[in-house]
Amino acid sequence: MTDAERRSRATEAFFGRRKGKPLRERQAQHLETLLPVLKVDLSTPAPADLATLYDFTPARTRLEIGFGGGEHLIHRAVESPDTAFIGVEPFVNSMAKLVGSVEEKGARNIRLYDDDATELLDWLPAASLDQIDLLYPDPWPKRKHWKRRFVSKVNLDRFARVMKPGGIFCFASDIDTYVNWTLMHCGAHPAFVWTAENAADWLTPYAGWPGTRYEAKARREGRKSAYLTFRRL
Ligand SMILES: C[S@@+](CC[C@H](N)C(=O)[O-])C[C@H]1O[C@@H](n2cnc3c(N)ncnc32)[C@H](O)[C@@H]1O
Repeated sequence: MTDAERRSRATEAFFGRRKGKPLRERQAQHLETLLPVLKVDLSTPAPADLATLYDFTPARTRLEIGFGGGEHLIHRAVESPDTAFIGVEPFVNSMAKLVGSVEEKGARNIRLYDDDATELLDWLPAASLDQIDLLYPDPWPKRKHWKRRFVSKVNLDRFARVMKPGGIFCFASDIDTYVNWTLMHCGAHPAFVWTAENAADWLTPYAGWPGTRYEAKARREGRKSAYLTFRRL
């Protein structure tokens, strides 16, 4: 796919904001110097083995889609230095913040993509990921916008292709209709099974959960969250 095709598809599939306040000089510098080094290059074919994107041999590979402020991604990367992470975030200010954190923490195990996650998913080799995290995706609460939600049959097909059998898909949200929507879509998809064993499971945060900025906002506004885990069959 050419860059122009990719950009035009991205415009169709990505509905969020790409830019906020002007970047501080240091943030702009990070984007200019560090992002090109950490960015996954979709104009070249994906390597058969994603391990070649890193300068160590990863035990696991994990993708976080829409990392926002990046607090969760950087926390997990520091916590699990033997895991290879790919973080995707099209919002420039968030990407600048994360790149700064990568430098500050010296995390060698993060690669990044700064556009629509569907492009990266289509590029990745089949059965290459152990885990996908989709944490507080844009909720699109109005019914007429539900079709914009990241969870959809076509994106679950994408997940199914790139995930290893036995891999896990973690979905957190504070929006009841999105939680039900995701349960329904994953329930109807032949490649995924919900791992919950009892009613408390989906209300219990993931092990070692550091929270996210969006979750803190939801809590402040009085909304509870659900933490769903699905296994790739
Ligand atoms: C509600 S915010 C949540 C951010 C973060 N995960 C958190 O919990 O604080 C959703 C994020 O997903 C990003 N996003 C939306 N659509 C996306 C897409 N197609 N690919 C990658 N990221 C996307 C947005 O830019 C935004 O930063």
